[in-house]
Amino acid sequence: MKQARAIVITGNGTNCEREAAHACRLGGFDEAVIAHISDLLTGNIRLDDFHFLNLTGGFLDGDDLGSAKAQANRLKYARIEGATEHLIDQLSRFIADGKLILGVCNGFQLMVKMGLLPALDESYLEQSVTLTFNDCGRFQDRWVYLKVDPASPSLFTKGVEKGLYLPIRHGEGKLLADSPATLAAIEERHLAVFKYATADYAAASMEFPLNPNGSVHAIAALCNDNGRLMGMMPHPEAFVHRTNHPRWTREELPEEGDGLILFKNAATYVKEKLL
Ligand SMILES: NC(=O)CC[C@H](N)C(=O)O
Repeated sequence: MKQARAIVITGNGTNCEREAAHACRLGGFDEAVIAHISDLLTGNIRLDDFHFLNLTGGFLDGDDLGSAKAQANRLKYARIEGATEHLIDQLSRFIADGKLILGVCNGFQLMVKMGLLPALDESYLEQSVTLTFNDCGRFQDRWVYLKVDPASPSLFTKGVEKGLYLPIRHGEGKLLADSPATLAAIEERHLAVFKYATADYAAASMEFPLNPNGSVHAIAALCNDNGRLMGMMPHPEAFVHRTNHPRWTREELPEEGDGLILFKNAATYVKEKLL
């Protein structure tokens, strides 16, 4: 039987790999492998053997040079030991094969710094936006309301009605674009999947703390044009069951946490389209 296989990359400072792997399994993946980056660089583990790549949260390289910057260079330029191939060749093939990537927090920072998102020209290697220091100048650890764009091409958000309530924990979550044209293209193509919003999900918000970092246009997540690549600052893997919710003992909540739907949609897509 063919298996839906997810991989979660760890090492150099990630800290959400177990939660991400758990969310993948709960969402319907047959297997979720936590792979140290060095196993990819020695060629022991190959991206080709998986359908869903998770770039997860943490403090890659201690946020030195700016969050995820060093890892972005590592992934772009590192050669696989004893092979003629670079890791980026495997990653490019992964994308070309129509497979899925989800970057969360440090993983989202990594995706934008590599150029994987928003990938307006589909080169996947030209950086056009960044995630930088929160306007408040401090690390933020709180829950936020995320209004979904129902017109976004993201395959991860199918069935999300108004939005999601999820935790954030970051110091560098303010999204900035390199030009007004980039920002306009993101809006025109509906690539801003989620925006920080009011508690009823009715309107995007620039007000702190609803918008915890001052992101332009309140952008909290981006996808690419075909919707198979997505990155977001909030942590969907941290709310997959009602007991993850801060008020679960005081409120009547559904069994399933808001973040699980993203992993369920990924698993469904893989099973329907990639197996
Ligand atoms: N939780 C995270 O992934 C944090 C990302 C990064 N270290 C930051 O502080 O912005």
